[in-house]
Amino acid sequence: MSETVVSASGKVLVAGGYLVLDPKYSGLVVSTSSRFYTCIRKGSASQKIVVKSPQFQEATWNYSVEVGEGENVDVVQSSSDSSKNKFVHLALQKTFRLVLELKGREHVANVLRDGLDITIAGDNDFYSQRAKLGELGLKPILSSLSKIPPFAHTGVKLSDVHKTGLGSSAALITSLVAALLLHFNAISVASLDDLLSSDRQLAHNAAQFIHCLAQGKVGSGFDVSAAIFGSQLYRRFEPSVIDGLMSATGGESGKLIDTLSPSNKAWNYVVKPFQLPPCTRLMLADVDAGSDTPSLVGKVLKWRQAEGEAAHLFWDQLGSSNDSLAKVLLSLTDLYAEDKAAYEETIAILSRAPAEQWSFSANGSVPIVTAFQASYAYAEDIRSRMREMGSRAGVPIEPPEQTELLNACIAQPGVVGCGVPGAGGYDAIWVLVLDPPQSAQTKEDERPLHHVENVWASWTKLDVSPLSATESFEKGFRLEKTDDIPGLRGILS
Ligand SMILES: Nc1ncnc2c1ncn2[C@@H]1O[C@H](COP(=O)(O)OP(=O)(O)O)[C@@H](O)[C@H]1O
Ligand SMILES: C[C@@](O)(CCOP(=O)(O)OP(=O)(O)O)CC(=O)O
Repeated sequence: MSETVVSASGKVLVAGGYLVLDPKYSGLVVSTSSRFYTCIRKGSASQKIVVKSPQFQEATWNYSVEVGEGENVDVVQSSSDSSKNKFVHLALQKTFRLVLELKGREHVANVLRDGLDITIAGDNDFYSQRAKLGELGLKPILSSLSKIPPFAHTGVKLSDVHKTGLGSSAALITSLVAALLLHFNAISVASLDDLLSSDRQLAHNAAQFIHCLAQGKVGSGFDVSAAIFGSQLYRRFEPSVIDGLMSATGGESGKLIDTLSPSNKAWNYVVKPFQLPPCTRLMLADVDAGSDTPSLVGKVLKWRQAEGEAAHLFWDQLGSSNDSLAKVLLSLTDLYAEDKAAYEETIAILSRAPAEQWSFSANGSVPIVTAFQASYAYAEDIRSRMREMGSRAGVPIEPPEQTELLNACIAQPGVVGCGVPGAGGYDAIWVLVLDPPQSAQTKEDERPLHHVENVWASWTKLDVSPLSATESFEKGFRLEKTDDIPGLRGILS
């Protein structure tokens, strides 16, 4: 292949934060339309790899690949580079090693004959656009975001960028690892059509391991799984599957493929495809006050340990609300399929009143109204349990400032549910709104989306900036054509 471009989506953990660290509980993960792109092209010198991230200052990394004895391969960074990128370096190192094991030395040497030029780019949503909106004198509303050129330069170094929580490192690792595996023909293009193909599973296992290694810890892995398979109900793998590879010497002595092979049954993660109900829209906002996920996680897990049986019960009840939310949201897709007209009519009716006032008396299909009422009730129940978890563990999972903002959102007409994604904290919120079809002739400024946007734009107690992302219906990473992606060709040159 002369040019390989692979994209992978970002994620929002709508429900299941903390619980998903335990394989007993599922996480409800929505993958986003905002994606990370890796483009691989022929380089200019044998065995040399140049990786560029044109949205950042000092973000060119030069490597040379040294193929040693047997299946040993080393990727050495040039000492004259002004910065390092552990995630990129490890992705190259481990993926080359895996490819060498699968395809042999000659094949690798052949693909690297002219070296490789790799460009990495993330959609603007992965990094806060607040400063840019300010510079351009634009209000923080959705329509302003489309006035920022795609793949805009962040103006800073990678280490200084303000991330929005969409999982930049997981999407980056997934797009880079999958692009390398495809470019070296270690997985096939044809296999991508099948969500369950062993090639996609190999890409998952490799990306999951490399992401853990780069992060220096084994998280639940829901972010990599979303980048590989799309929106889903996720149950994690037992971390012991990669224990051997995570130790300092593990990766070099044994073969990577023995652990990363799709036929290795120790990869016991479970992925059930998920999608939000038709005629709804997920809205995301970046809130200007970051939280440190690892320190929140440490404290919550310590509290869980200390509380013993009481915490177990709490986990079970929250897990059951999370599952119920997922189930009722999925049931709405079936109700839509059964009677599209009744569904759309009900959406139009419900979008005119706050969820608290939804009732059957106002017409609309009873099962559809009931399912939306239940979605609202479960989402609010989850919020209240997450707040309780935070106060019992002594960490700001849904801190009072976020509670006030979310209460204002849920009180708007046509809002189904809202919350703090993932580990929670101060940095982001999600809101699910009804999005009536054009045929419902809802006036533009009466759409739930606009009510929520207005709340955000006028909120003064926190700085709330919308993200353009919506739910992605793509099932995971995909091969792209450069010219189909607005702005991509521009940053490659
Ligand atoms: N556009 C990019 N180009 C290259 N590397 C990136 C890019 N975005 C993120 N990364 C890598 O991901 C790391 C951030 O990882 P992490 O702090 O875990 O963030 P996140 O929570 O977004 O996953 C960066 O230090 C860098 O190595
Ligand atoms: C606590 C968690 O269950 C969820 C954290 O989700 P976030 O979406 O908050 O994560 P980051 O991308 O690391 O900021 C930890 C985990 O599942 O690994």
